[in-house]
Amino acid sequence: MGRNNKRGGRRGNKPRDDTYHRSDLVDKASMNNERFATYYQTQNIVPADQWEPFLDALRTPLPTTFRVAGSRQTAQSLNETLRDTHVPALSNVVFEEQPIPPPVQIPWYPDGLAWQFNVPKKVLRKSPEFKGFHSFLVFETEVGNISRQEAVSMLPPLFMEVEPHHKVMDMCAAPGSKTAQLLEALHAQDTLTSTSIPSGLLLANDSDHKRTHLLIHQSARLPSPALMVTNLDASIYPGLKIPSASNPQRLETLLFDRILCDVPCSGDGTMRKNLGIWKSWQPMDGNGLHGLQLRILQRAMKMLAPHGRIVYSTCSLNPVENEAVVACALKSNPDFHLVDVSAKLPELQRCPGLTVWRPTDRSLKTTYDTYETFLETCEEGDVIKGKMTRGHWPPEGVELLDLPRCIRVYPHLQDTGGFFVAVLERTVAPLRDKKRGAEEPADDLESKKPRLDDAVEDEIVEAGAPVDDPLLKAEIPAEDAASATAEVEIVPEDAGSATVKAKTSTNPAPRRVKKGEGGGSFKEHPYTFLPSDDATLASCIARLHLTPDFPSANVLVRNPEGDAARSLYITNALVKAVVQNNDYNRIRLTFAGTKVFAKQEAGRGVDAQFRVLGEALPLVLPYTDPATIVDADLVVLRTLVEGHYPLCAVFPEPFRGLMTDAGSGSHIVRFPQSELNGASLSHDVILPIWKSNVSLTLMIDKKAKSALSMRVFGKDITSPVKEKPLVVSADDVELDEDAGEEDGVAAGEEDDAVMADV
Ligand SMILES: C[S@@+](CC[C@H](N)C(=O)[O-])C[C@H]1O[C@@H](n2cnc3c(N)ncnc32)[C@H](O)[C@@H]1O
Repeated sequence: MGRNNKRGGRRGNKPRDDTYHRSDLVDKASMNNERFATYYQTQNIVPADQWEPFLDALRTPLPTTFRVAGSRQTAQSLNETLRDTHVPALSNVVFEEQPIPPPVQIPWYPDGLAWQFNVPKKVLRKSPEFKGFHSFLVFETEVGNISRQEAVSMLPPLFMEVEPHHKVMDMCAAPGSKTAQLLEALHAQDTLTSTSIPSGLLLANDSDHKRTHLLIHQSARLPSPALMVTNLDASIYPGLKIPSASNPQRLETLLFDRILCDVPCSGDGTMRKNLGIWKSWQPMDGNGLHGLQLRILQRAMKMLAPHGRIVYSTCSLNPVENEAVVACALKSNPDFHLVDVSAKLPELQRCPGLTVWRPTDRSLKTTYDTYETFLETCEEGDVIKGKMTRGHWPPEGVELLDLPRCIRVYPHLQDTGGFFVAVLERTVAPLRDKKRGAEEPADDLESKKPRLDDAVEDEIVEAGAPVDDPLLKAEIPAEDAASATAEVEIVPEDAGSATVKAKTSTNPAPRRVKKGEGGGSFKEHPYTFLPSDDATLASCIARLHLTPDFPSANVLVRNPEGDAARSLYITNALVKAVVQNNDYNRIRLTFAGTKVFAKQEAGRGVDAQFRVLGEALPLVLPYTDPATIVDADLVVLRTLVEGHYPLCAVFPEPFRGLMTDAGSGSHIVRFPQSELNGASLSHDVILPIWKSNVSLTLMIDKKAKSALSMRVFGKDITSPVKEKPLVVSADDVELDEDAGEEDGVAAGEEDDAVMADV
């Protein structure tokens, strides 16, 4: 298998790491598959004179690519550090007499935020220049500011053109690299609300339960009150209800403005890193996935709002998984068309979608021009007959579908993986009469499967409810966030209904759950929105000096009792509406909103209080009384970063006096842009601290602290081992080191593995 499985392992005596000539890295002789070559040459996916360069690129290891992620300000500042500090420092590196090229920006990615480099691990480990760069990547990846992602995998979210007010769905979302990109787009400044909380919604779904927890972990890097995660089969995704905008007493079906269908596929575009595909590739992989891919796309079409947009993508080169799926879906939904996106990302080298392709069967002896000629060769009871449908072939009138508007990205064009993207838009209101002159793929496999279509109006509605942290311990596989595999897992159809404790008055009574709408063993805690007069919430808001417009009506808890016990989460109004009006069991709601406050034991004799989580600070700041934010400088920051519990007395004035006089509990400190003795803050930073009787603690995760230290002081000055509190009675401080671990994944674990693999 590919490099993902090599985490922490050694490769025996293979000479891979001991050379930096990329062409020598892999044994190209073993990268042959006659079936693959015959099939794709027959399809003419590239002109004959490009076949060898295409194959050669497929046999060459993929460069390392990453994206500077996170909020806009952090991303820009970090990108400047990369461009102005790291790249110049890496520009003249010679290692063992070989010049080593520095990282370069991917030309087509907006704002130069995506990077690529081809440097062997030996150089990363041994060259002092690259060692520093590697540490920088590892630290920033751990805190979510850098996301390792295959270049082509960054494409679909860019074609989604998400805006902060959009209702967005990511139908096959795990492990979540594209979800993270979509979240970033949703969190671009919302011009409608002018707040850091977008008015829109991102519903990320995956049918694999474990992978949904990986997704939640990845998304925690950009905490969002607009995020929901569900665990359903996307091809039969149930309709969701929300109160009608015109009459809030009535419920209507939620339609999405943007839907991403990054469907499970055979993944032969990933052969540069998933080397096993060279050996295993055979045409029935793609043939077998066509039906599910089509059902997922068709379900998305039903859930799309008028004038909405769907992006359909795969990391497969196979037209049966690509153009054939899009063609079938367009034929059965004439209110959709392919969008001409040729002017978008002008630097991206691409090829047009195919209009001619010839499916084949397992024998690969023949490819068939038409479904009819294929049927003629089948004998009575032939198993293959049941596996192929008319929809595998180009449909009649294929030239009217504008399939060349689809995008094919080939490895030899820009040194990437192979990828397919199609952008579809709905032009008219959803059809009530779904046939309306359209061809239904009547003999397709998909028509034999259960479907939930536009009859979703009658769907069951149930209220949201209650509580505590979702302390589900899922064992998460170590995977490259960018890897897309051909996993197909259908959620069991025996949906379990649950009694839901509704604390808010708007929850309708539970109703029957339809078959196919959920899965058997779904054991998440319920979601309970706290009443606005909840005493704990009120005291939390008062102690944190939050302004009266803080959206306290959107604060929820997750524990069976529905009490403000340990963690408080916040959603936006739209997520709240979805949670309250849909049975969380039926939609297998795995996560909603983001954790914003956590209970903190304050020390002996002092009542426990809630504190703001560091990562949630951007959400809370707009509601924080500015007079309560304490100003500090780089000397204070150094002391807070170096120690775990420094005494108030060791800080310089005026900060010492301010904090000595301050009450114990949660405080917010601003460090303005500045430079001092080689340390430098390129933009203002605001951080949460906790004051005990006589000491202070910087309340950010230890990895975030190290990353901050690298950024500001140029090295990791944090104490390696957690110190004992200097004054025992003062500091029973409980750091939120479980942030991001609710799903059983230590924060940064994935990317640590990923970057260690660089
Ligand atoms: C290509 S991967 C998605 C990669 C993801 N979009 C990303 O960028 O990280 C396909 C995903 O589809 C999921 N999947 C497979 N069958 C599905 C179904 N019927 N409904 C929803 N998800 C499905 C798999 O678990 C897998 O996580």
